[in-house]
Amino acid sequence: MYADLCVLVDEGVPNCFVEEKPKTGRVYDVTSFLDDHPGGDEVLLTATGKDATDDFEDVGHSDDARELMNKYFIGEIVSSTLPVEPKYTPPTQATRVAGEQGSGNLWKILQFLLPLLILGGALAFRSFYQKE
Ligand code: HEM
Repeated sequence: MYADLCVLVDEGVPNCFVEEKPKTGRVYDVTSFLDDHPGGDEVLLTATGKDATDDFEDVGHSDDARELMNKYFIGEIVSSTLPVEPKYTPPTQATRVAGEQGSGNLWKILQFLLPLLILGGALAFRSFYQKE
C-alpha cells in the first residue's frame, strides 16, 4: 500500500531539503513498521518524504529504538539526484526603479499634455469657424 514510504532520520548529521546545509541523510523505509510503531502510524506518515530528524529526536527515542532503525535502513541520499530548487532573487531597488522610469515618465508627460492638446485643438477649431 505504501510502497515507497520513506522516513528520513539522521542523528546530528545535516539532512536533506534544508537549503543551507549539505544534502545528506539516511533513508528508512518504514512501510512494514507502520502497524508496529509504538508511537502509531500517524506520526510516521506525517514525517514521510521529508527530513524527520527533529521529530525523531524530540520524542527522545530509546537506544532500542535506534537499534531497531537499522532494520528499516535502505540507503543514503545521493545529493546529485535531488531536484534543484529554483531560487527566487527579488529585483534590486536600482533595477526596479530603472525599469519603471522609462515608461513611467513618458506616461506622466502624456497624461499632462494630452488634455492640453485636445483643448488647444478645440479652441483653434472654434476660433477658425467663428471668423467665417
Ligand atoms: C525507523 C524509524 C523509527 C523507529 C525504529 C521508531 C521506533 C520507536 C520505538 C521503539 C518506540 C517506543 C519508545 C522507545 O523505545 O523509544 C517509539 C515511540 C515513538 N515514536 Fe518512533 N520510531 C521511528 C520513527 C519515528 C518518527 C519519525 C517519529 C515522529 C515523527 C516517531 C515518533 C514516536 C512517538 C511519538 C513515540 C511515542 C513516544 C511515547 O509515547 O513515549 N518515531 N518509536
